[in-house]
Amino acid sequence: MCEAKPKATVEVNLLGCIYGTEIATKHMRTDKGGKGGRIINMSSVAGTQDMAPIPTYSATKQGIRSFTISYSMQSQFQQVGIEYAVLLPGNVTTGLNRSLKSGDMFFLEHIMAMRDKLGVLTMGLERVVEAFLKLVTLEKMNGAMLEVTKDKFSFVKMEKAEIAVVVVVVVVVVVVVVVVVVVVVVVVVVVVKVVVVELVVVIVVVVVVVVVVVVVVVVVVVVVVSSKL
Ligand SMILES: NC(=O)c1ccc[n+]([C@@H]2O[C@H](COP(=O)([O-])OP(=O)(O)OC[C@H]3O[C@@H](n4cnc5c(N)ncnc54)[C@H](O)[C@@H]3O)[C@@H](O)[C@H]2O)c1
Ligand SMILES: CC/C=C\C[C@H](O)/C=C/C=C\C=C\C=C\[C@@H](O)[C@@H](O)C/C=C\CCC(=O)O
Repeated sequence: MCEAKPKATVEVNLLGCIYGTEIATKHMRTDKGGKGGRIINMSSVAGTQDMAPIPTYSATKQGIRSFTISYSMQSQFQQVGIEYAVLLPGNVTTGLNRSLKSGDMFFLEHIMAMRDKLGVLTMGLERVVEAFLKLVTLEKMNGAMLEVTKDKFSFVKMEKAEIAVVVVVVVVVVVVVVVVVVVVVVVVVVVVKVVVVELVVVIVVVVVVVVVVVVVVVVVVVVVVSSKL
């Protein structure tokens, strides 16, 4: 079992993947007589989710994801015709996980929480094959992270920069709306010289509009950000 032998788990799962990728790259690169091609490394849903019951395994799968995507970002490899991607499957019963204790409440509770987020985790092997084919036949595969469960395929995006852009957009929208409100109120009071009752109506309408805009923006941001994680 992975957790009983952390050193072996890191060596086989993570170092094995690193060495394998390095050796494959050396033989595939077109500037050294290779034919180029695509390398897909096997991570797991544990590569994006912190799986508390299996921390060492989870750490190696996060490492595989990060290592592979880091390779995909190096232009030296793109220039020699190699693309890198990771596959992140849910659960298929194999020799690897037959010993997982499904009677363990901590494990089960954790799995059920993951299931709420990712859909039904347990699937047949053919579903993983289908995901592999989807990945390898992409027009541009480099840097792709494909998560697969029984319910869905999800291309994972983890770049903080994209989330930062969304946050900046929200801040800009909120600032613009506040400025518009202030301008409207000033114009109404100073230029149009409305009476007090009308002013109250204007302020109420403007406040309602602002609240609606902010709520809509926040909902859109939450949906966009959560779909990227
Ligand atoms: N089964 C799942 O639910 C699941 C989910 C996500 C990812 N994965 C990943 O899929 C990959 C394959 O796992 P599997 O579920 O098919 O397990 P498996 O037990 O069926 O196959 C693992 C294979 O690795 C070989 N192996 C183990 N140690 C080795 C070593 N030191 N050197 C060479 N070969 C070694 C075993 O002989 C076996 O053939 C693993 O990387 C696993 O983490 C599995
Ligand atoms: C040593 C760890 C081996 C593999 C981990 C693998 O990469 C990722 C596995 C992710 C989820 C594992 C779920 C296991 C579930 C079974 O034990 C099952 O009996 C639990 C009950 C309900 C399953 C719910 C579901 O499948 O959605």
